Amino acid sequence: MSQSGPGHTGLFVHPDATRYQHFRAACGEAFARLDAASGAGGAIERMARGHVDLLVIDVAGCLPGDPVLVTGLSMLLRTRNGAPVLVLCPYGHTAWLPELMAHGPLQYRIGPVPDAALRGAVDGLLRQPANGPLNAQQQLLDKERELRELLTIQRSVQRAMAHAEDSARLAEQLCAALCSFPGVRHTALLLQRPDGELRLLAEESRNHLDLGGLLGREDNLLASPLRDAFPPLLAASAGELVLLDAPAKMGDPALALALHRRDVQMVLALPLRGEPGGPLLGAISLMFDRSLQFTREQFACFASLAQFIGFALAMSELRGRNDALADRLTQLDTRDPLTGAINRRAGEALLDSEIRRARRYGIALAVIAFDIDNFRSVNDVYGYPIGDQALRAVVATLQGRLRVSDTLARMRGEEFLVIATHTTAADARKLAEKLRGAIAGTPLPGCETVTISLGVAQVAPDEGALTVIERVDTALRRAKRAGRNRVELAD
Ligand SMILES: Nc1nc2c(ncn2[C@@H]2O[C@H](COP(=O)(O)OP(=O)(O)OP(=O)(O)O)[C@@H](O)[C@H]2O)c(=O)[nH]1
Repeated sequence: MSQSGPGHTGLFVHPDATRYQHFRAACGEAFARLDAASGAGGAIERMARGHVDLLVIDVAGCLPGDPVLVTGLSMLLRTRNGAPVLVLCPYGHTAWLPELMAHGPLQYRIGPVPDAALRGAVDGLLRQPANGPLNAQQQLLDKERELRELLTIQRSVQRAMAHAEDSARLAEQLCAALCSFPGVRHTALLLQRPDGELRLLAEESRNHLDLGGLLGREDNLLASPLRDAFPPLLAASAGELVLLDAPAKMGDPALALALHRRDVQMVLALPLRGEPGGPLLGAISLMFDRSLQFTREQFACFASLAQFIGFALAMSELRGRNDALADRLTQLDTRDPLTGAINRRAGEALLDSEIRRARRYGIALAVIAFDIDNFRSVNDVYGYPIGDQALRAVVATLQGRLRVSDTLARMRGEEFLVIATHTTAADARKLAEKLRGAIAGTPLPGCETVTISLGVAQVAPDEGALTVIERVDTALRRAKRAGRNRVELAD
């Protein structure tokens, strides 16, 4: 039986007469008169003819964003003459809700709506005038609390954005920040890779829900069988807001049960874009332990947070790629492409700075110059490609024998310099012997073993890079003259 009492007039708007029949069968008793209109135009005309106590707009089967429908329904909402509005919106097309709310307050139910729940919603809205609205003071207090909550979440998200070094950390902090909204028990950020694959970037769980586990994967999420059922996957693929107010409405009993077990009653998912109208970047998911009726301000706040988050993630990705590029450019600028050793310019700059450091802290610094013996004959006998391989092998062998604080630079051709920090002449000589022995004992790919000759010097207290390099070069030439495959200490 209707609790609304007789005398109420309702107007149901949907092009399909069977939808009206269904609504009438479920809720007809609540009204003394229930009219139907097949579109916004007819509904506006009907409202102009006489008072309506409840306007029910059913958008089942209507694509969100259809410009003709949007214009018509927005006009209807603006000319409602004070009548409360109930929007019936199917799960999967919930992008209608913020769109319609922009034109005036309304209540909504997400379909499929069981008859009893539909009747309850209708009765509730019809009862409002009879019982009187909550007193004005209570309404103000509720609004104030709602705005305070929105302000708090905005601030937490801003804070998260201000203190993140990379996309992964940013995503983690954003998920934690979004969890601070009342009723939110789980948040997740899904992001598309440059190749278009959607992956789970971060999640924050206050209900032990493991989204990766639930979906059975963390990568390539759009290949999940839940792609057309689960709100964040729908939001990421359709690029629209998706609101689910009861897990059963997804049409996947196993998924619904899994969410129920984690106390999830409502899921809001928002698409992410790097810029308004730009390509889709992914989605944010918020799971609530309660079913709420969102207001226009709440939808607007979440939409603007999604916009900020999309922008921040796009910026962070760009920054990451920029840093990688800068690293690569620095490498190209400072590395010898054949051997991977630092090049002459970087070697000389490093020697300059190490000399300054050694002088400032009074620590020993040594340099070793070495050159491959008779390398010309390797090229002549085996060819340049094998000569190149030999150069790479010599550098790799020596790099493996140096401390991390020592640096190997290719100065020209087959001449190299080792900068050995915290090293005296005596220690550098031992090191040079070790390097000489290592090369003499290492077979090379495609050619015979080679040897190296080395000159060693400790940097004198007032000595600059140029003179110490001259001294080790002189010692190296002496080693060559003395028969090669040997170490000479500089004067
Ligand atoms: N394959 C290859 N050879 C190089 C490269 N840079 C220099 N060389 C060769 O290294 C050889 C150096 O020859 P020389 O300066 O005569 O010295 P050497 O034959 O090693 O004789 P000593 O230094 O006196 O023992 C030349 O044949 C250069 O062409 C390189 O990048 N790749």
